[in-house]
Amino acid sequence: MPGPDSAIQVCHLKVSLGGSPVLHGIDLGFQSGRWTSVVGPNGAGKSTLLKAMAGLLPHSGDVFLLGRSLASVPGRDRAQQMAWLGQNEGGADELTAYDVTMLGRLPHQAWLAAPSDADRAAVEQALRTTQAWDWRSRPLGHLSGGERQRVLLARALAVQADVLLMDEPLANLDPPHQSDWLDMVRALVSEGKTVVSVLHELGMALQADELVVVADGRIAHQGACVDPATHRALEAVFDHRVAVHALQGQWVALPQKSQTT
Ligand SMILES: Nc1ncnc2c1ncn2[C@@H]1O[C@H](COP(=O)(O)OP(=O)(O)OP(=O)(O)O)[C@@H](O)[C@H]1O
Repeated sequence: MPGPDSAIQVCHLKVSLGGSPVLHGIDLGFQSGRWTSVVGPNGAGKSTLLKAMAGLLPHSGDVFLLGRSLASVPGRDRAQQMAWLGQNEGGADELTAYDVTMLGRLPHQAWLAAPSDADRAAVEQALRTTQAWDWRSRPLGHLSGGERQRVLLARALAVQADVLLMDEPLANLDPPHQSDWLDMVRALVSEGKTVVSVLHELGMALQADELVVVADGRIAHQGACVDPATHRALEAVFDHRVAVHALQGQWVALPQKSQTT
């Protein structure tokens, strides 16, 4: 059962895809007001884990959101409490950036009701936060990969949820916008929000409070990003092809040459 500080608790979570087991009974907790990065090799099961936590995949076991079993939380409550940014999300290409972001307000709106002043304010704030306000009238399909990602990020922010799940949120973002994303996550966490992000950029992932290392559909490690044991687990899951070093007060993961070359 989840503790009082638990934003998400995952209990013996199993997922099969295409008839094959992908997640093999995962137990994991995410504390409120913390940022956790989920890392691991390609195909390890990171996206599957995040999707199952969002209630987007059939699974066995339990997921608790803010202390309540996900299965018992009405869809509208869930959509208000948990915002989702998926990987390579398609569709909605003909909608403007503004209207896409307004989709994030749907959980707050009555059926077929016009957007309220609060909805419009949330959308403007979200688009300004991701610096996408200037192209609010452009269709999503006309935007570059990075511009599109900033609109989808704005849609997730517009929900104003307590828990944000983001799968590869840095995809297509240039370094300044990656840095802005980092500032944004830190601001969200300082407001008490909980952020869980799947990241391939290990240097960025190590900026989080906690790291979850996934390998072969299991949790290889969960620990603080400053903990040397976490660094060793990260190096091990990538076959020691990366090494974690301290640089100017931050942790960085640098590529290592293969032993065989
Ligand atoms: N729809 C599906 N049907 C069958 N197998 C799937 C399906 N989706 C994913 N898989 C498999 O499940 C495993 C986990 O996939 P998942 O996308 O969760 O990995 P990941 O850790 O997020 O990988 P990546 O870093 O490459 O994004 C992979 O072996 C993948 O091939």
